[in-house]
Amino acid sequence: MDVFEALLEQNPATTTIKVVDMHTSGEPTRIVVKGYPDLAGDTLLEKRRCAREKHDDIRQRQATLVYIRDILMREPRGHEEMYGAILIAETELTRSGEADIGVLFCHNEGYSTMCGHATIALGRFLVDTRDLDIFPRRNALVYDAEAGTTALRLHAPCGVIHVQVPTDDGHSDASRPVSFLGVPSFTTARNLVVVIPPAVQWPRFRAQQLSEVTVDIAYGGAFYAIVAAAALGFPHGVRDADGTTLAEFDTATAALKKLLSPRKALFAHPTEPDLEFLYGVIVVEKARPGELGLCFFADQQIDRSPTGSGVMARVALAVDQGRLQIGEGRNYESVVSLGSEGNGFRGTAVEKLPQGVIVKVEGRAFYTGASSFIAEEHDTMPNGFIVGLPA
Ligand SMILES: O=C(O)[C@H]1NCC[C@@H]1O
Repeated sequence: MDVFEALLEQNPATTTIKVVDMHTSGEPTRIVVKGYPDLAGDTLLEKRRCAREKHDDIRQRQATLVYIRDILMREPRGHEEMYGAILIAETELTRSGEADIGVLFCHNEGYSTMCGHATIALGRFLVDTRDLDIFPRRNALVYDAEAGTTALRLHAPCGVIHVQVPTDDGHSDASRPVSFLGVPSFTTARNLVVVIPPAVQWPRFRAQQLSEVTVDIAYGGAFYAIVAAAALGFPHGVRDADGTTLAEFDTATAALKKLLSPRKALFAHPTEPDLEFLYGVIVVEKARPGELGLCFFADQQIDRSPTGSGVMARVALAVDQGRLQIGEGRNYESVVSLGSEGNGFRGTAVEKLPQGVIVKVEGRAFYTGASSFIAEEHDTMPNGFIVGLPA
């Protein structure tokens, strides 16, 4: 019996959850491997709805699902910027043979519809795991000896993501990037002018006597507003943003998101109403060196990675703008990945379909640890908390 099991025997826990932690360009993915309860629903989106709806109960009634998500995402076991992946062994597409496994992504506010950085991390983990309780179809994955990669079809809420995982001797090879082909990505608005009412203007914007911001809206498994830093009143871009500037970017992007979110027509999805919402705002450098971006998503989390789904959206936008041709790729960086060789993502426009552009995203992920989390029976703060946010 290890020291942790011995402790548990003395102090019975209400909940025990096992996770594997990874990072992709610095952005964490906490992969829940044991202890997450079954979700009601036949389809992955129904299961996502189940997780979300219970969430609304939680603040009053402590529904189990959110209680568990809070344990993993919030302090003291997680932190405000934590990101989670909950594996769903059976979905309608695993049953039909179109996918190998399903996943729900979670963050500080709820459950997202697409996540590129977590897909890259999951690619490695799902090739490496041998636990068939976690991944029942693991042994059906197909290895391509010539390419040295294993193919994985991940059912995310936005659709099936085709992942290629570099593999060496049956294990993922951390020295080469994981790549994936996303769902069709498309633009819904270009050069949209948003008037910023004086009451919500941020100091730098007001100081320059600006009154409106031009944005593009694009979908890459989730909807993003893409805006140049200069348009928000930051002519020096995002690369040298210090704490004060980041706080002001936070205010600016939150204001923009609030103004845009009610405009439902901008977030129209051809088939799935559950995908119709503005997930994040990506502030990009005007001169676009290395396509640097700063992404605020969910409840203003800052993505440490260059945002895989955001890269899908930005590549689709660049194709529509004529800045990128099919077959061409670009490097994408975040303020964290910038400066370290090979730490960013690469996005390539692979194919143009009637539904949108198929984008290939490449990036690298690494294991950072594995943990068992518990909440003791007598824990006085079992739900966790985030300093500065309501409990
Ligand atoms: O890489 C991505 O697509 C994700 N990273 C955090 C926010 C997005 O979901």
